[in-house]
Amino acid sequence: MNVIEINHLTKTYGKSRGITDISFNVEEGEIFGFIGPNGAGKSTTIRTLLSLIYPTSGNAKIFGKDCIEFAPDIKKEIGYLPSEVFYYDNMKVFDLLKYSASFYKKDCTKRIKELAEIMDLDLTKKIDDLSLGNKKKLGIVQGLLHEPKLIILDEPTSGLDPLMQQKFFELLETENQKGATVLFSSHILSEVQRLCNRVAIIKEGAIVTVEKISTLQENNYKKFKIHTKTALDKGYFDLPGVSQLEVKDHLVHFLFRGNLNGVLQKIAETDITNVWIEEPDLEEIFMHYYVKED
Ligand SMILES: Nc1ncnc2c1ncn2[C@@H]1O[C@H](COP(=O)(O)OP(=O)(O)OP(=O)(O)O)[C@@H](O)[C@H]1O
Repeated sequence: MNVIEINHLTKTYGKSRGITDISFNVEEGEIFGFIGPNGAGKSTTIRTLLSLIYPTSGNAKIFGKDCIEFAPDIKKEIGYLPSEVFYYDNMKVFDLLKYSASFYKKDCTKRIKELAEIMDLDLTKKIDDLSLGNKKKLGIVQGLLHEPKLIILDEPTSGLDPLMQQKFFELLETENQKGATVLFSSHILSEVQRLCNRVAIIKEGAIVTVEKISTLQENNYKKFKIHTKTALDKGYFDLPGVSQLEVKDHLVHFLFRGNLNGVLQKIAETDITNVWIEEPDLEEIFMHYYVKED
C-alpha cells in the first residue's frame, strides 16, 4: 500500500520555479529518502504534502486521501519536523509539548517523557534558554509525541551533534519497526545511505530518479585501476563504456559501465602486474546526478 502518492505535482511561486511535475510513491513501512541540493524543491514538495502551501497543478494523496481536501484528518496521523523550528520563547518545554499534544486529543505525557529521555531534552527549561540543537530536539519530540503513522522530516539533523544524530536515527528505526513510514529529506548523502531503503533524487525542481539504494550502487559504473608491465598507449583501453581514461607510465585508470567481458578480455591480452576493480561509493553516484547541466 502507498502511504504517499504524488501525481504530477507542480508549484510555481509567481514566475519562479518551485517544483515541476513531481511524481513518486512511498510505500507503507519504508524509510524513504528525498535527496537533492539546496533549492532543488524538497521543502516545497513537503509543504505541499502538509497543505501548508497549495499546488499550482497535480495532486498528492496521503493514506489514499487527497492531502488538501482531507488535510485536518491526515495531519493527526503525521509527525512533521520542519527544517527550521520557531517557538514562543516564553513557554517552558514541557508546557509547549503538552499544548502540542492537546491537538491530538490524547494523553501523550508518558510518551513525551520517554522521548525527552531518549533525546536528552530537559523538560523543565524555558524555550528561550535552549541552544539551537536543543530546540531541534524539542522539534523532534514535538513531531513524534502522538506516535504518528507517517513521519515527515525536512533536513532533521542540522544542529544535532553526532551522538544525538545517532540516537535520533535509532529512534526513527525503532518507530519504523513499530510500523511508521518515514519520508526523510536531506542533502547529506551519508545519512540517507545509512537510513533509507529507497530514494528519490530531486534536482532543479524535477525528479531525476527513484531507486533502491542498493540498485543505485549495483547499476553504476565500476572503477578500474590497472598496473601494466610495460607502458601502454592511451588508445588501448579506449573502448565503448570507458570514461575518464588516464594513462600514466604503467598505471591506467578509468571508469567503466557496460558488459564487463570485453574490458576483461582486453586486460587479459596485455601483461599486467595488478588490477583493482572498485564500486563507486554512494557519494560519487549522487554527485553524478547533482552536477549542473549547462
Ligand atoms: N516562498 C517562496 N517564494 C519564492 N520562491 C520560493 C519560495 N520558497 C521556495 N522558493 C523557490 O523554490 C525553489 C525550491 O525551493 P525549496 O526550498 O523547496 O528547495 P529545497 O530543496 O528544500 O532546498 P534547501 O535544501 O535549500 O532547503 C527554489 O528555487 C526557491 O528559491
